[in-house]
Amino acid sequence: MSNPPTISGYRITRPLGRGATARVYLADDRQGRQVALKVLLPEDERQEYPDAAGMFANEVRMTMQLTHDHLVRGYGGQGFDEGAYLALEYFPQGALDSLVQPGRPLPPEQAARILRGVAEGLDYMHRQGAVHQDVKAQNIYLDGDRAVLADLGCSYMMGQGGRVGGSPFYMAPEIYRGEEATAASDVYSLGVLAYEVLAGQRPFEGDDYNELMAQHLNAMPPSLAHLAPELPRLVARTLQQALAKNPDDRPDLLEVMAALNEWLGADVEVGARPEPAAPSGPVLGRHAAPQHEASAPVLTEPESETDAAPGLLARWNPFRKKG
Ligand SMILES: Nc1ncnc2c1ncn2[C@@H]1O[C@H](COP(=O)(O)OP(=O)(O)OP(=O)(O)O)[C@@H](O)[C@H]1O
Repeated sequence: MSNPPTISGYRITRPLGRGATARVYLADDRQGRQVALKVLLPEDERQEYPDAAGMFANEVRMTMQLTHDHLVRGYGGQGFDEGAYLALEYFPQGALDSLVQPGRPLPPEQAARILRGVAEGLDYMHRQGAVHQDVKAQNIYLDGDRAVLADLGCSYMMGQGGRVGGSPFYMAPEIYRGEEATAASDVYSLGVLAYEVLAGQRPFEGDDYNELMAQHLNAMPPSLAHLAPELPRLVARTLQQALAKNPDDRPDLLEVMAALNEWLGADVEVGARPEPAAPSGPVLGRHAAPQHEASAPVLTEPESETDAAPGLLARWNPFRKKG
């Protein structure tokens, strides 16, 4: 391991990976817990994402502010300066993208449990007034049957505004248009994920950003009931409806969870939605003014093969043939 960073209170054991904004290490903390320690990339490695430091600071703030069984747990961190880091719950099983293969859907009930877990994590975020903006298989970690939504680098509190962004395979039409993200935009991304895990294919494919944009803006998704005939009709209909072009036509997460619960049997009571809570704790760090005017979304993935750093393309488009 070449020159691991020194972060006070953590003993680094080995590298786990690298993302757009950070290197991630397996480490032990002072309590003897194994953690995934994310450390902001040094400045000379951040050319691909000029605002990597801002995204990382945002990830630290949002992760430490939000606590739920289906959201990645932050144990500690600091978002600023070159020593910025975030200590996270470690998932030895890894992320869902390692299980999702084209043409090989997951066993339906396992897939449905994963979707329900992600829906619960998202529902909690939305009730806190936040949007995630980057729901995708790569950002969902598995702990046995528990699915945990991670990577809050793109998330923000809706009332306070933030950057519109996401990953092209999962982005809702309104995000492609540069409009503000809402809870319904996350529901759309959950719908894309549903096709991946239940049907073994994405609703829309494309080899570059423009092709994908055209699909998400204009094309009708294939019938989920047809692709996965074993699904109860209500589940197939609700999840396909999550891909409605108009955000108002999408189901809300209570409807998604109710459909999944009817199939799986409810582990959790889905009750009336409480009023969104005010954001807890002080707001730290930068917040852009709310964006009401159309602007280009911030992508968490490179836009094309030419832009991709080695190794990133395969993760951006795991359905694409490698090599
Ligand atoms: N909590 C965790 N538990 C286990 N492994 C992790 C954890 N967090 C990150 N990793 C590993 O580190 C890698 C980099 O993670 P990171 O969140 O920085 O980026 P990413 O989600 O893979 O990509 P991007 O930054 O482009 O969204 C992951 O691919 C994964 O292998």
